Amino acid sequence: MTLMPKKAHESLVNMTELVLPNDTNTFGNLMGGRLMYWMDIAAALACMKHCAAPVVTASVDNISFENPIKLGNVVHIEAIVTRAFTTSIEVHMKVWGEDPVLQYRYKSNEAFMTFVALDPNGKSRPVPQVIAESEEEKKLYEGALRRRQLRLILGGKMKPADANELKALFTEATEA
Ligand SMILES: CCCCCCCCCCCCCCCC(=O)SCCNC(=O)CCNC(=O)[C@H](O)C(C)(C)COP(=O)(O)OP(=O)(O)OC[C@H]1O[C@@H](n2cnc3c(N)ncnc32)[C@H](O)[C@@H]1OP(=O)(O)O
Repeated sequence: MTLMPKKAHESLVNMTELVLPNDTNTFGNLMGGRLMYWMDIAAALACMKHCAAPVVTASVDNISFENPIKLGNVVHIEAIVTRAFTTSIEVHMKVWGEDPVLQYRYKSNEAFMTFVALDPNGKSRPVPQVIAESEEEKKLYEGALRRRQLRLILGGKMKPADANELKALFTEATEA
């Protein structure tokens, strides 16, 4: 079966949440775990828009929290599929906080997650390829192969010796 490639922007998901007391730590800031939970859902929804199948989270790349999001502020999560491989899909997320009274936005974090599409028997199934159109989508698409190799090495699923894209990156850097 041949799957029709799909445009990256067709997967775009914008999620909005309000930070309530039960979402915060004792400093009145949004808990990192609660944010990751929302990010997981937003990213899974972007993947499902792309592949029209249930997905599971395979891995989460490193997340650093640049700015805390305050109680009573709004959380905006933008999730978009960057590239699909055989059965797995990489998603990029940008997260902002917003003060709804003073009406300004501030960047909270960015992250990549990888999901695997499942068939009705719970086995991984092929996914459509991604068509990257904008400059940003193309940049994310091109970097996806290197990020995939790095996370597979860290997850013990790939030998460093087989990571050709990563090796090429270091060769370019030393030649420059
Ligand atoms: C009842 C019906 C309802 C229907 C309605 C649906 C509603 C649906 C709502 C969903 C909305 C909520 C979304 C929350 C989603 C979760 O939170 S799910 C819960 C947390 N995640 C899990 O429990 C997953 C547990 N892990 C697994 O099941 C398996 O390890 C995996 C991820 C399926 C991979 O299995 P595997 O046997 O290692 O598979 P393998 O064939 O070797 O590799 C398959 C792909 O996984 C990739 N992969 C494997 N490990 C990694 C890794 N560490 N990093 C990156 N990629 C990896 C491989 O590279 C490969 O990719 P491709 O080369 O094919 O593109």
